[in-house]
Amino acid sequence: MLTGSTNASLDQLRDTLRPGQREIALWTGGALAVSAVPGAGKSTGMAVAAAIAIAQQQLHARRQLVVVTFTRSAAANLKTKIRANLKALGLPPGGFVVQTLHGLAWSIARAHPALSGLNPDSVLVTPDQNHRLIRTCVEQWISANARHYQTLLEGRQFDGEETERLRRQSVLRTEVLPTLATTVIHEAKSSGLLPDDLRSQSNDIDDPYSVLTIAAGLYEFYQTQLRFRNLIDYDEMILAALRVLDDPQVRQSWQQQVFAVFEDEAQDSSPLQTRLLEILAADPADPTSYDRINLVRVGDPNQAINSTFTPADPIFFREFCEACRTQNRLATMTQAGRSSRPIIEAANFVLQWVNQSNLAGTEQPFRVQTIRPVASNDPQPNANPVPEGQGLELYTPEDVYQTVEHIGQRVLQLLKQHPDGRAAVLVRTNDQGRFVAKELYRWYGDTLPVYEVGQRDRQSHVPAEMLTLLQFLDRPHSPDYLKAALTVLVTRKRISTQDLNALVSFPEQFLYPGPLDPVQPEAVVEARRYCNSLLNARLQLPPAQLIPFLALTLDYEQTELATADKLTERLVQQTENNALSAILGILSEIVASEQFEPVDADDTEERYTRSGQLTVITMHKAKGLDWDYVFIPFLHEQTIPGSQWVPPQAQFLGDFTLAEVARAQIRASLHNQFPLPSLASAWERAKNLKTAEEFRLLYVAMTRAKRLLWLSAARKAPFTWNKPENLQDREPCPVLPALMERFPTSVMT
Ligand SMILES: Nc1ncnc2c1ncn2[C@@H]1O[C@H](COP(=O)(O)OP(=O)(O)OP(=O)(O)O)[C@@H](O)[C@H]1O
Repeated sequence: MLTGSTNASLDQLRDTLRPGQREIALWTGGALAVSAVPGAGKSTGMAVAAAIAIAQQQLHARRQLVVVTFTRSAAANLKTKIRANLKALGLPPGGFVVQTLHGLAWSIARAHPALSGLNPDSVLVTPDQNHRLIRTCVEQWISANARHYQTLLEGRQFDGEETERLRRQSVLRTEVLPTLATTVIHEAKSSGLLPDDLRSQSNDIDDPYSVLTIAAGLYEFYQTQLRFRNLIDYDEMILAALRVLDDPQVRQSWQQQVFAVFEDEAQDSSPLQTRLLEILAADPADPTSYDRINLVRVGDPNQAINSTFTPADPIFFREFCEACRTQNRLATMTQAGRSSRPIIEAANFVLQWVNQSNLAGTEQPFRVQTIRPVASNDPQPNANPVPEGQGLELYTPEDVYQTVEHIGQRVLQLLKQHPDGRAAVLVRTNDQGRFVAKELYRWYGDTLPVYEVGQRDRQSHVPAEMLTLLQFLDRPHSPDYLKAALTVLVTRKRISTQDLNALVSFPEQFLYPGPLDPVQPEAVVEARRYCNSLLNARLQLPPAQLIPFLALTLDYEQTELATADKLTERLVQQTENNALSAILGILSEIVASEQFEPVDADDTEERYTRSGQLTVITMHKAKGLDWDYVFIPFLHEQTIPGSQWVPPQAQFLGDFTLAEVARAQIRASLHNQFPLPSLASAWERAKNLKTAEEFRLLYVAMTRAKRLLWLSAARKAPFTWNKPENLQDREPCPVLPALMERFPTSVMT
């Protein structure tokens, strides 16, 4: 029983919220979906609702509120807010935990090793297509499926020519199959599908390559490898927790411990993650009832921007909202205080225009939801602030160089007027971010404090790049190692972009051409020169000194060089004789288990939004954050929405990529869209999904701005950001001309 004064404090706390937020704070039990627009104050509302639930239910260590969110930094923020609210209620900071979904799953799995089947010493990996684990699965699949592999090699047509056969083998082994493996394993696993499920679905599809059968095989080998090497991945954690909760007694004990589950950023959860939360939040006596499941899911389906990396399809959260709506359990928060009115109007216009444009074919990118400014008596100080300049400004600079020059000038002027202001340039790719930071430095030197987020993160590539080059030095005649090394040199812009498959088919001929070999273009000669100088170093330097040399060759920056030095120190420590083979062994372990990755500090978000600073950050990373002045340059059709692209070297298979086809087929099966799409229509669907997501990403980016949203598409931009000096005419993203027509006073010259 709560005292009168506690009840009064609860009312006071609720009064700090605006109407939509108050609906969460009035929750007392059952399922609740909250669909909110950007900047509505979802996290703020949830933190108050959490403190109220803890107070009202008098929760404690053995009966807790579980709050989950997507990233560790968001979890840290939410925890601080809940603690502050409890303090305001005069309560100790207990009765709740805030975790990421994976953290929650891990704690359940670790508490019951016998049921989860997980070894607490397992090493966590996030394998990409170059990961040794994936490469091993691909090799195993090829040797176990010679006939199927032959069908792939033959592709659409094949005249049996030897050089072409070698080229196709290289493409399949190092690109097509590893990409297929990483895509489908994650897609299927996090949806709770087993290899046999994929196999049985494959039989019903008109597909000469039987892509889902290949996927099933790769998935099976992957699972065996994981167990054999005592590794786990993120999906395995969720599956392990679900295995634990399959046990009726253990499940009941967890359900008794968990009073309710509150989930933030619910649009980003995969079906399996949602399942985990539903089990924990259920009432053991009546697990399926929406009245008895204490689950509050807060999100914005229009900010779902992870569906091309994960199966976190916005459809799932929309479905949950719909199911709750029919039971009168849906709250919508449409008022938002973050942005100035012109920015809100622009974001609303884009949402509506994109949905009506049919650019994403049968996909509807957005849930129809309009952002509204808050009322004049809103509790948020300075809500919907006065715009800076026009609030929305639209530019068409001559080229990308002029774009960055304009941004720099404007930011310098803004920060002079408002030294505490926060500004950011939001880019679509890290390459663009690198270009912006470099150009800003060229124009303005140290007078402009720039924080390039990608550059800080790039350090984690150091061990992987070192391993790739050392593997090449160890076995220069291996086409795989040679190709991987050349790829690193291209990425680091040491050599020009070119068809590497043509170079690596005959490594010896490439590295040491004879007098009768044909004269090669300058790009090939340059690539050879680099490889030969690396090989010379291998002869002249002791193995331990190779890493500093390679780091210099790749033109590492200061922080990257420091990471390379740290890596060398550790390798010297861990290898007795410093032989190259021993160094390669340890380095492979470091890369495979990702132990060397810098750990995100809890204050990451704070570093991204420091006042007086211009942050250069990707649109994906910007999610959940905001700045006074947001600059979004390079809005070109080529990137937003962009087009699905089949690399020329893989076109022998057809006008599609196997990975995207498989992804669309798995998705169709998850949504019970039978019969499953054939190759061509699966590719079409994948294209629509990507288009829809790109527009949602733009919407997320636009809604980060508080007082100025500056958008531009340069008339000329590079074809590839690896070579920004090669400018070509570029079409703007179709949203930009539409915005210009709708908001003519925002068009700047
Ligand atoms: N009731 C309130 N009183 C004071 N400030 C508030 C209130 N609600 C939200 N805010 C402020 O508004 C801003 C946006 O809030 P919050 O980050 O919770 O929104 P969100 O809906 O989670 O945003 P997004 O959808 O963009 O991730 C924050 O600066 C927050 O402090």
